[in-house]
Amino acid sequence: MAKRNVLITGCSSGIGLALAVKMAKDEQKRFKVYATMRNLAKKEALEEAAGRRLGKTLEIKQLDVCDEQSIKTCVNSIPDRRIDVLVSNAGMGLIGPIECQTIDEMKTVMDTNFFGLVRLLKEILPDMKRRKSGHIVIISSVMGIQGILFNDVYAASKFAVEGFCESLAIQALKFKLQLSLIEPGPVITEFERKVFEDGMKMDLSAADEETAEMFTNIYLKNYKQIFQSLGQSAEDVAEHTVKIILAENPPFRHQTNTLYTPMTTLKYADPNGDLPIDIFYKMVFHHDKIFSASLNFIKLLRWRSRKSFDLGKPSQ
Ligand SMILES: NC(=O)C1=CN([C@@H]2O[C@H](COP(=O)(O)OP(=O)(O)OC[C@H]3O[C@@H](n4cnc5c(N)ncnc54)[C@H](OP(=O)(O)O)[C@@H]3O)[C@@H](O)[C@H]2O)C=CC1
Ligand SMILES: CC1=C(/C=C/C(C)=C/C=C/C(C)=C/C=O)C(C)(C)CCC1
Repeated sequence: MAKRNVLITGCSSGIGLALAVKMAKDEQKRFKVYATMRNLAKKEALEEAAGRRLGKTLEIKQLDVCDEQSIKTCVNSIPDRRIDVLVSNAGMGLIGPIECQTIDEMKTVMDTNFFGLVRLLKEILPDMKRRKSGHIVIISSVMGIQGILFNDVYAASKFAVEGFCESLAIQALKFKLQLSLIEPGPVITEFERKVFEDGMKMDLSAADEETAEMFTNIYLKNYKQIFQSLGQSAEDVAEHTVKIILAENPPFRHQTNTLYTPMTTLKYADPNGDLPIDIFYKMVFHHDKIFSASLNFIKLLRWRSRKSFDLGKPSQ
């Protein structure tokens, strides 16, 4: 069977890098991966991880999702412009009180996370429609279905992605195209590091004292702990994504983190929408100690199960 051409955006680190490498190393050699990044000066980590697959099942190309010409040049460089699987992964985070963020910073998030996807599809969708085949896979987020304290603009960008895709999926079906949203919870990548560092450096002088205190002493204080107890690895998310790409009937939505699903389920449990807001409020402001203790407990359980798994592994 012919290899499927896969184009992935944002492969300099994190989920994009892990997915590109995993697909390029597929034992059955089912994929030819075009791993793209906006800044080729950052290609070393991917080159190293790809090893001998580089130049064979994996090629690295420049692509900036905020630059239409760069998308066009990249797609034109692929034989017959044939992309069987598009993975829209490039993205960025933004946390903090909106009083302390500029409209330009917010626009960059929307431009990358939402218009980045739109630009890709304007270039790639017409070819897929003509061929009546293709799978569009979008790395969305649990924040594409549920907002989180101090993630207002990031959540808005992922909600935009989800609304856009829900509309497009109906048309896609007519052209026999598949569309899947991957919704990870916290993932330990550069994203987490950058967002935390920017949050720590943030000038909070434009916010009132209570808001600044909430951001620093509640959100930032718990941030690392949340990632340590609930966080997945990029490889884990890549594994979920490959399963969706290989599925005969891929679902429209797929959450990758079972530890996080109790949170997102609240959304569907109350049509008024009050339940998740109420529960998040109570978790943050009334039961913060219980919340923190539960996170520690989850961390301990995961550490223990990983340890026994490691002990059970045959020695190399
Ligand atoms: N980490 C998390 O907790 C979660 C992440 N996600 C989503 O996963 C996706 C990948 O993030 P993750 O791997 O975690 O983070 P990383 O920061 O490790 O990776 C993000 C990638 O996107 C690239 N990127 C940013 N802007 C552009 C652009 N304009 N054009 C092309 N590439 C760009 C980055 O490139 P560069 O190195 O040049 O900045 C980098 O390669 C994002 O869409 C994110 O929203 C979803 C749920 C949770
Ligand atoms: C679980 C939880 C919280 C934090 C969740 C976080 C921080 C999720 C991060 C998700 C990411 C980074 C997704 C990326 O797309 C709160 C609001 C502190 C309290 C209520 C329960």
